[in-house]
Formats: sequence, C-alpha cells, structure tokens
Amino acid sequence: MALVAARGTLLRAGVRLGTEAAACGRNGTRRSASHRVLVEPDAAAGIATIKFKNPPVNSLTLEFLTELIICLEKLENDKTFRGVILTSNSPGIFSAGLDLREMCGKNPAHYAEYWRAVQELWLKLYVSNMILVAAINGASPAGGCLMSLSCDYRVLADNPRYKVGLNETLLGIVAPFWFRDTLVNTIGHRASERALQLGLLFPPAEALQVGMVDQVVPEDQVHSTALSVITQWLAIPDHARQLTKSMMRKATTDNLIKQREADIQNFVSFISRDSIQKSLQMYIEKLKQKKS
Ligand SMILES: CCCCCCCCCCCCC/C=C/C(=O)SCCNC(=O)CCNC(=O)[C@H](O)C(C)(C)COP(=O)(O)OP(=O)(O)OC[C@H]1O[C@@H](n2cnc3c(N)ncnc32)[C@H](O)[C@@H]1OP(=O)(O)O
Repeated sequence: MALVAARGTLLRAGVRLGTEAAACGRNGTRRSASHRVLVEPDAAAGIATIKFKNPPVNSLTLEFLTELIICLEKLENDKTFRGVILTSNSPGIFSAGLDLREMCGKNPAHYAEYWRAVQELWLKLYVSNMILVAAINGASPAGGCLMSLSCDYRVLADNPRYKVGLNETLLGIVAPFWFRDTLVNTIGHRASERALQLGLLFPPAEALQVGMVDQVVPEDQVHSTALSVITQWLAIPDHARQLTKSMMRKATTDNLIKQREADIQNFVSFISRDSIQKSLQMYIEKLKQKKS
C-alpha cells in the first residue's frame, strides 16, 4: 500500500522506475541509481552501500524519501543482501534532515503525503531485517539524525563540524513521539529529555559520550569501520539476530502503526499553523543570511 503510494509519487516526479530498479539489483559491480540514491552492491559479501546524493545538503525531499524507501524495499526483498551501510555521497553533510521547503507554504494534502513518506522511511529502517550501519560522514541534524538512530550501529567521522542531534525545538517545532521513542531507546530517558528540550546538536566526542553514536573514527576510516562492524554482525545467524531486533524494536513501531493516520493529522494541523509556518520561514531566512 505504502509502496504503491511511493511509486505514485515517483511517477508523478518523473522518475523512471526501470532505471531505479536496476540500480538496486544483485549485480556485484558498482552501479548507481538514476537520481538521488546511489547503491554500491557487493553481492559476494552480501552488503550494499547506499549513498545519499540529494544536493546541496541531502535534505529529505519527497522525491528523495521515495527513492530511499523503494531502494530499501528492493534490498530487503533481495536475499543477497544482509547488510547495508548508509552514508553520504557528499562528505561534509550526512543529511540536513527533513526538507524545510516541503513543510512550508504547501497545502494540507501535500503535508499529509510528505509525512506519510517520512513515517514510511522510518518504519522501513527501524525494523529492517538487514543489518543497517550508518557511516556518518557529515553534519546530521534532526531527520538526518533520526535516520542514523534507526540503524543498528553508528560510526561518526571525527570532525567538530559534524554535529548530530534532534534540534527540532531550535526551529520552533516539536519532534513527534516516534522520534522521541527512537532517541529514548538509544540514549535513555533523562539524556533524551535534555537533548530534545534543548535541541542539542552534539559534536563527535559528546555524541559518543551520550551514546548517540557507537564509535568516532578519523574521517578517512568511517567507511572501512562500518564495513568491519557489519562483517562482525554478519557472523550472527540471521534468524536469531532478526528475531532479537524485532523483540527490541517492534513495540516502538507498532505504536506508530496503530495511530498512523492520527499522527498524520497531528502533523498537518501542527505544521499548518501560522505561528509554525512563520518559525520555519524565519529559520530558512536565517540559513540564507548565514551565507551573506
Ligand atoms: C501538542 C504536541 C503536538 C506535537 C505534534 C508534532 C507534529 C510534528 C511536528 C513537526 C515535526 C517535524 C520534524 C522535523 C524534522 C527535521 O528534520 S526539520 C529540519 C532540521 N534541519 C536543520 O535544522 C538543518 C538546517 N541546515 C543546516 O544547519 C545547514 O544547512 C547544514 C546542514 C549544517 C549545512 O550547512 P552548510 O554546508 O553551511 O550549507 P547551508 O549554506 O547552510 O545550506 C545550503 C542550502 O541548503 C539549504 N538547506 C539547508 N538545510 C535544509 C533543509 N533541512 N531543508 C531544505 N533546505 C535546506 C539552505 O537553505 C541553503 O539553501 P540556499 O540558500 O538556497 O543555497
């Protein structure tokens, strides 16, 4: 159902599914997707690397979200691949999170479609049967951080500019309950309460200390470290690891699934408020001014 909706979005966006599908195939050679998601499969190792390529900052536009969802679904259904590394094709920025322009100046139907896609990506990541490792090679605020928190393991490049965290309150918006739950499941309740209220963005050493990431390594070792982590995890029998993952995470995803439509309605009414639209516009303006 969600995949059908996602395909509808892609087709409206003019994305050729044939090309995209080929990119996520089982071929062992390097291939790239048509648009915003590059996939480098290593069939022999059973691992694929997904590289975000949505310039300038890998923000989660509806089209990018849709491509990611379809790509993950294809890998999930292809038993060749047991592990996936998520990383950015543009070192410096992992992902700037949700695309602010998708949440600003649009109509309620658009907000609803957008939020459903955000939910879908999280659901796909959080309870994926595959081993997901985030190789965080750049800044990763808000939705970018959520993507990495949804993986099984996070490796962050040691660069003080590469901050990670759920900074929603700094934008005048509120992280929804399933963002909160993902964070609480990772770093615990007290640390989450502080991080969420203050919208904290953690530089690498602090991110490691609070548990937002599992390892901090020199920038040029992020991918190789992710690869060696995934290799260790691959040694565990899939059925035992998958059932354990499900046991740890399914209650969290079920909580969203049972109130998915209400969550969409909450988002639409929240984001449509004049005060929230103003806050987002001011934030976009601030990002622009930072440059000049
Ligand atoms: C009663 C309770 C009710 C509760 C109900 C809850 C309902 C739910 C509420 C809503 C929840 C929403 C959850 C939101 C999650 C998010 O992810 S929001 C997005 C947060 N993201 C950020 O804050 C990141 C902002 N960007 C940056 O900090 C920086 O851009 C960067 C990523 C660190 C990169 O810096 P730099 O390399 O210097 O690039 P810039 O020059 O800043 O940016 C380049 C251009 O990119 C544009 N841009 C940046 N980020 C975004 C973005 N997220 N979306 C869209 N566009 C972005 C930036 O404006 C620049 O554009 P140009 O000026 O046109 O070049």
